[in-house]
Amino acid sequence: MLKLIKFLKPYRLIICAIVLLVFIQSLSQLFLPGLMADIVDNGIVSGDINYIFNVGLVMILVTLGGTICAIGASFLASKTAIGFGKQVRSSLFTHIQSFSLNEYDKFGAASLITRTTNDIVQVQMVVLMMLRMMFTAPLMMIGGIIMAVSRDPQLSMVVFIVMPLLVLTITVIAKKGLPLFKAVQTKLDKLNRVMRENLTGIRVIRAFNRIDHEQNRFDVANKDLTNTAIKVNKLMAVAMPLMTLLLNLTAVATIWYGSFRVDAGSMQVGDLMAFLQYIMFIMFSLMMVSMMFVMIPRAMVSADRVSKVLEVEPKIKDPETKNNPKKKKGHIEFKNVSFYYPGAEKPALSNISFSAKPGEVTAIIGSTGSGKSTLVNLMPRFYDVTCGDILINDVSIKDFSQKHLREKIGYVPQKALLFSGTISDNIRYGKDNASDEEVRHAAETAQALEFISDMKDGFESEINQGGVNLSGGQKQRLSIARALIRKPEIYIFDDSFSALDFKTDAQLRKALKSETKDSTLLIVGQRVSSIMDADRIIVLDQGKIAGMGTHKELMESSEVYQQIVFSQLSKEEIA
Ligand SMILES: Nc1ncnc2c1ncn2[C@@H]1O[C@H](COP(=O)(O)OP(=O)(O)OP(=O)(O)O)[C@@H](O)[C@H]1O
Repeated sequence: MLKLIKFLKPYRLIICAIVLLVFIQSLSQLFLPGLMADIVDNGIVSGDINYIFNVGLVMILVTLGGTICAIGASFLASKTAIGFGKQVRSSLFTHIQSFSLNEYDKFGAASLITRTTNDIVQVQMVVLMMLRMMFTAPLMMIGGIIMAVSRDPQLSMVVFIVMPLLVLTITVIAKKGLPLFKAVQTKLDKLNRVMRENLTGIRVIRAFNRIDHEQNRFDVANKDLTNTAIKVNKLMAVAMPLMTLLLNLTAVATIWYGSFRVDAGSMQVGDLMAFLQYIMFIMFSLMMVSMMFVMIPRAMVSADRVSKVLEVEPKIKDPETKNNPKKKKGHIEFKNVSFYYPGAEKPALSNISFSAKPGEVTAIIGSTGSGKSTLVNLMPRFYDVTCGDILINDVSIKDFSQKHLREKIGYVPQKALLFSGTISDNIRYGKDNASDEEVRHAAETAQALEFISDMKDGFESEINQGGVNLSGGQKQRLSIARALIRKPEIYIFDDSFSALDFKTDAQLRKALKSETKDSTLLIVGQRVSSIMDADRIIVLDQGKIAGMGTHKELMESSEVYQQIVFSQLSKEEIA
């Protein structure tokens, strides 16, 4: 929790104003019982109407002042707490943007969403409560004790007997509550995860008739969360009446013991009434503290979950001095690159070395899971190499700023992903300031023009989130257009033609050839027919290079390549 306090720094002055307002409000409240005692003891007893009227007027003014201060403090506290929540959310979002895929994988999308939303709201609520109560409670308690003791030290013993009981109750509740609050947040994560999988996997779920199964999975997660939440609420349900009972018992004890003292003439009736109010102030303050003790552990759990994300030091960082050599363009060199996924025993890639230059097409082929995507994902530094180095234009990719590095690359992912917005928005995602003509040209090269023109609003047609209203092949072509519009030094096509029919595939490759002739191309492919013409084919087998060369060379030298070729092409096609 303390780690998030720094986000309150910009509100220092406002917090000082809140403290001042709360101080005045507390003083006014502490002042009132004394005035009331004076009315009873001096006004009512002696029947002095003028005195009652004057002191009554002072009481009204004091109350009015106190109320204005309370409203002001509430307003400022809300403003501060909401601003604090906004700041934390924004920092968390920015920080998550700097994560490498390793760090994303560590938390998972569902948990990151819960932490950015629900957890921050929990902390924000407690900040609001603390701003209101953290200063009021001690002020009222200390003030109440001083006033009570000054009125009647002997009667004050009642408070000192009840206080330890109340503190004990609060401690027990806090101790029991903390693990439950932790569990609630984790279970909320789980519920979010199930919900997310359900929403994203809706087609598979329906196609496999797994709606009941998913319903069960959701019910289990929902029940689990509900049961824990019920336990928390049960605890709270016991806590509040218990405290009220203690409060009322204290009042009864005070009146009972006080009546003896009034009877004996050691205390006046007005003093007893004032004393009773002070006792109530003290007990209410303790209740406020107990509420804080109940809410704070919950917020601490949430704050801890938020801090855990903020504390992660992104492994992939920009260098101190940024390199951006202009002399060479598009030269790639992999030098003995090996890569392990975190926690993996076996490397996903080992000892990969090759180089490529502009105008060349390097194709990567291999069975599923052989490491093709992993290899190309190392180029934009989605992950950092474990050993070896990757150079672009003779400079290690670690020496470029991530922004510069990624500007050089036009990346087309294996799974085409589009954003909500229009078709032209999605193509412009590759280059913000692209003209309409550039957008059209990129779409034409990506063989997307025809289907875009067939759409009602052409380039201004709306795409739903994730591109669900487009076919797989249409999405792939748009994500190719998005990369083409950048005119980068290096293109990475990660199995990006898989959803295209042979005719479109062939047309696209032909169009790409002239468009990308000055760039270096890395193409991950499954179909031999579409990579046969590459200048260099890298055959991957279990993360290792099993052969490298042209189609002709590999047909003579690489057994793995031959197996792939024979499994896909007929003798005539090979010849
Ligand atoms: N995020 C990840 N965390 C851990 N292991 C991973 C991760 N992504 C891939 N792997 C593992 O790394 C290996 C190589 O995966 P990769 O996706 O690079 O293969 P691929 O050749 O591209 O496969 P495909 O042709 O099926 O796309 C696989 O064994 C896979 O299980």
